[in-house]
Amino acid sequence: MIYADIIIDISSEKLDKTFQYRVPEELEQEIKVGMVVSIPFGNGNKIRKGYVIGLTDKPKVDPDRIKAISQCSSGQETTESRLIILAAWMRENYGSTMIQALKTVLPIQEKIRAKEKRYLCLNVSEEEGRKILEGLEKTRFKARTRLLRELLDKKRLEYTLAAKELGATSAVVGKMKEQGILRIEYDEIFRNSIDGKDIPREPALTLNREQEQAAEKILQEWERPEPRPVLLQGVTGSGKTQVYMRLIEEILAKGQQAVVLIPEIALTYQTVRRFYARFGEKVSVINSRQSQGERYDQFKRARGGGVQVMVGPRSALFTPFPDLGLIIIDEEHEPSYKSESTPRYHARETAIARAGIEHARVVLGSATPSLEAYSRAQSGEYGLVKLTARYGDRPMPQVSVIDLREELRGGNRSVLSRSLQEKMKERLEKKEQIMLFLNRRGYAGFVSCRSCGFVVKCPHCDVSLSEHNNGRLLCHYCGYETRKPQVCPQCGSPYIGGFKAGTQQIEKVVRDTFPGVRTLRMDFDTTRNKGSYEQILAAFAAHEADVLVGTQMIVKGHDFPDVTLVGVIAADLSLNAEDYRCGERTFQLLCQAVGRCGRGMKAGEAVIQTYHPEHYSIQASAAQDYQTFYEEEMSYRMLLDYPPASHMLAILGSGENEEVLTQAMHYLELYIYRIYREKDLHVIGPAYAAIGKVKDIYRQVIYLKHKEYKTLVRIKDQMEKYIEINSGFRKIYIQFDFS
Ligand SMILES: Nc1ncnc2c1ncn2[C@@H]1O[C@H](COP(=O)(O)OP(=O)(O)OP(=O)(O)O)[C@@H](O)[C@H]1O
Ligand SMILES: [Zn+2]
Ligand SMILES: [Zn+2]
Repeated sequence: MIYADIIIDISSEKLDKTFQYRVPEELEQEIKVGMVVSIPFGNGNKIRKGYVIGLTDKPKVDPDRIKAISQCSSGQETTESRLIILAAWMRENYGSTMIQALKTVLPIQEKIRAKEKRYLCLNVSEEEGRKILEGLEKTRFKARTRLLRELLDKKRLEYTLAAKELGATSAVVGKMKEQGILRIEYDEIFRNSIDGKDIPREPALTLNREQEQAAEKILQEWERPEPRPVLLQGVTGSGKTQVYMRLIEEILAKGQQAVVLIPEIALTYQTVRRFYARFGEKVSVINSRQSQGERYDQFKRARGGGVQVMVGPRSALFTPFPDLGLIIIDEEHEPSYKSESTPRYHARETAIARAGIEHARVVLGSATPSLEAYSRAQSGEYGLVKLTARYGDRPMPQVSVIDLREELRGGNRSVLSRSLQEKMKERLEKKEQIMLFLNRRGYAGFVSCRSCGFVVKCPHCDVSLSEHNNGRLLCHYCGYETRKPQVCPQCGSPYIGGFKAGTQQIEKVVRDTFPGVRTLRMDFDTTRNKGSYEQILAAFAAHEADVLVGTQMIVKGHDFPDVTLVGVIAADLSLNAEDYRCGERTFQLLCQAVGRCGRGMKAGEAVIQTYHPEHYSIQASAAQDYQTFYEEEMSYRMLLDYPPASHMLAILGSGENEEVLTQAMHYLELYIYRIYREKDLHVIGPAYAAIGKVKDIYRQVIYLKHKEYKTLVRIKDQMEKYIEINSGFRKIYIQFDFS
């Protein structure tokens, strides 16, 4: 006997409620997860629509009390049912409950009332209305008379206007409604997320030869019976966006829709502008700063056919388009495409899975592809299409690498090397623009004692506190704040201070070095408010500043044609992270940073300041040489069995009680050895996670490495069951993280 877990009407009910139904024998072959079924529901056994979210042979209650499914409407697949199938895929491949997966995929299930406009409408015939008006004119009901006269004239009035101008109070309206003279109508207004007023429409640009050929090759791939995802590797400034737009046009012409994923909020302003200029009202955007209502509106518009192109971060992947034709992932290598909460999905793989369900296509774009994507393109699993030159034959920037140790030896203690200062002076004289990039977040780093080395840490989290502008110390994980100590708590030395090289500090140095220079700063502190990203970017684009100083958020994808110099203040900061990806991250960030200059008519140059000028990530990014970097990095991953040479599953355990956690993780380790005895599985740990404590919760981790993803998924499945039935795991929380 097969039983189906069913949710009823996902748009209005809470997802947590599932009901079990019996699958009649004649439907056993047919039934699948995601399918729409008809079921008797409630006391009256009224037939309702439900979605199958899981199948099992174990009844949850007495089998005699389980009702049977009446009918399954196969063939009639809906957008929701396809998204439910996707949720089931995510549950299986990333490890989570079905509810968690559904909530990720169908994020808006509670009814959020769309904003409504109310109208007053005449509810009687004109003739009848005139008669009533005659009668009313003889009475002292002035407001009612006025309102009826206006209604006879205009037939439909906006409620708020009528209230203001005609004194139609709710008492007046209520009375006339009661008498049947008027009725109230509602119009849903979908809050458009783009204010397109001042965005001029632009016709399609003519693609250059290389762009044209790239688009052509991708379209040819789509002609194949089983089109592969295509990696579009185009150097910075090669015009990948133009190729995307060409492809989107193709999709729209077929009556289908497209999703464009972009990595950062900072980017939406520019990208949305570009897409809006090209496709107008067909484009919408979602982002994490919108209210739930705003996002609901955009999804609803998408479902109803009011939008054909959705631009947004990771979560835009789940836009409920009726006939999705294309998913584009721009800056495919960005870490923000990986979710930090369960299910810890990666947008790249999930996009490919969704595309498989919807028969849609996937295009991944990057100047510096992730090792995962590039190795798959090498093996032929993805198609590979390249743009090798910048648009308009603009040269790639000239890059110089400056050894910061030499600077110190030469007596220069400024954060700006002599060479960078000279180049800045030159550019400022020519009235060109400059970007200075600091590879870290916030104002300043940790505070430490120069006598004994003591580092001030958060008492609740295993991280150092950062010093902020107001002289207070802040924990970026839990928000804990405290005053900066005057003397070292460990040895009493007064030489305790911050590592002062934050964006604010750099901005100050720039102002001191070049009196009269106009600067803008973009970092964690200056972008907290809604709209602040846009303001800073728009101001810089409008030449309201000569120098833009900022963290990672300034280097991604932006296109400022008058920037001719980029300075990287300290390239190594990201090399020191404890993560096997730090070489790749550094290379990508530096290439992107260098790629910001010389995009317009004037050639650009970049200065990379570093303590490790010989490091291959720095060398390769200075040469803008992806291939050499890839080969070097790949050999390191193979040597140490890191992804993509191998697959990795991190099992993260967290809990308040350190002893209970340690014990549970130990049991998990033993269990893994019990269920998998082959030598080809590497087990590392359990050990404390890189950050061993957050908000007083301890965190430990076990890493598994294996060549086959499927093997790790199987082990994860068994562990899930083991954890569920063993009481030792009640007080700890286990998460799975695949990479
Ligand atoms: N066919 C074209 N006609 C006119 N201008 C173009 C064309 N293609 C690209 N450009 C211009 O060249 C510049 C770079 O293009 P775009 O920003 O799309 O590059 P990109 O490949 O996305 O670069 P990055 O990876 O650095 O973001 C833009 O200013 C764009 O308007
Ligand atoms: Zn000390
Ligand atoms: Zn903390």
